[in-house]
Amino acid sequence: MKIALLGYGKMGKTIEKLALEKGHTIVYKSTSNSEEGEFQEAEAVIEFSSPEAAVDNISKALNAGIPVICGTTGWLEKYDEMVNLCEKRNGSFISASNFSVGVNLFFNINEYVAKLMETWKDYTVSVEEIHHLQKKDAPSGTAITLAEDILKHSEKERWKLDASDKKFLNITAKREEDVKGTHIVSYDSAIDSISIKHEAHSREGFALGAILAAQWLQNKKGVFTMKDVLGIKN
Ligand SMILES: NC(=O)C1=CN([C@@H]2O[C@H](COP(=O)(O)OP(=O)(O)OC[C@H]3O[C@@H](n4cnc5c(N)ncnc54)[C@H](OP(=O)(O)O)[C@@H]3O)[C@@H](O)[C@H]2O)C=CC1
Ligand SMILES: O=C(O)C1=N[C@H](C(=O)O)C[C@H](O)C1
Repeated sequence: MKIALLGYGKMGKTIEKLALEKGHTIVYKSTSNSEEGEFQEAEAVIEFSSPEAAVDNISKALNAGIPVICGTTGWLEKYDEMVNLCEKRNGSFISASNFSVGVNLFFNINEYVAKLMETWKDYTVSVEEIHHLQKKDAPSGTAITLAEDILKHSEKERWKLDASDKKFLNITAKREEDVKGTHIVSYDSAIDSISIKHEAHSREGFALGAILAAQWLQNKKGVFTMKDVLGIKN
C-alpha cells in the first residue's frame, strides 16, 4: 500500500517504521499544510497531526479521492462536516480516538461495566486519563469516547473536565513525563471502589491499528469505525 503521512511527529514516525517493516511504501510525509496534488499517488492518507490541522488535511484527502485514516484528536466538533464531505465525494473515511486493539476491547468492557453499574446508585463514576507532557488536547479523545459510552447508561447530564458538581461525569486529565496513554474508569462508593484500566506501553498499538484500518478501508466506500475494522460487536 502506498501511504501518505499527514503529520510526521511521534505517531507519523512510528507508523512509518511499522509500515516499512510490513512492506508498505511511504510516498509522502508532511509536517505542514499540503496541496492535494502532492500526495495524489497515495492509496491511503494516514493523518496524525494537530487539532488545528486535521480538518484541512482530511478535506484535502477526501477531495483528492484518497481513503483517509484520521487519528488526530481534539477536532470532533467538525466530525459531522467531514462525514458529509466524505458522502458528497463518495469517499472512504475512518476516524478513531484510539486505534489500538486493546483500547477498542476496553471500550466494550467499559460499556459492559457501565450497563452493569447503571442500577447501583451508591457508586459515583469518573474517568481519569494520563498522557505525556506534549499532548495538546485535554481531555484525551479516548477519555471522551469512554465518557460518552458511560453517559448512555447514566443519569449524569454530560461529561466535564474537573467537574465538582455531581450532575456531571468528571474527567481528570494528568500530564506526566513520557506516559504513552493511560485511561482509568472508576466507580467509587463509601464502602469500596471498582476500577478498570488500560495502559499503553508504547505507541506501536496505535500505529498498527491505523495501518490495519488503512488496509481494511481499501476498496470500501463510506464512513466506518474501528469497531467495523476489528469486527467488534456492541
Ligand atoms: N487515535 C489514536 O490512536 C491516537 C491519536 N493520537 C493523536 O494524534 C495526534 C498527533 O499525535 P503525535 O504524533 O503524538 O503528535 P506530535 O506533536 O508528535 O506530531 C504532530 C505532527 O503534526 C505536524 N503538523 C502540524 N501541523 C500540520 C499540518 N498542517 N499538516 C501536517 N502535519 C502537521 C507537527 O509538525 P510540527 O512539529 O512542525 O508542528 C508534528 O510533526 C494528536 O492529536 C494525538 O492526540 C496520538 C496517538 C494515538
Ligand atoms: O496524544 C496522545 O499521545 C494520544 N492521544 C489519543 C487520545 O487523545 O486519546 C490516544 C492515545 O491515548 C494517545
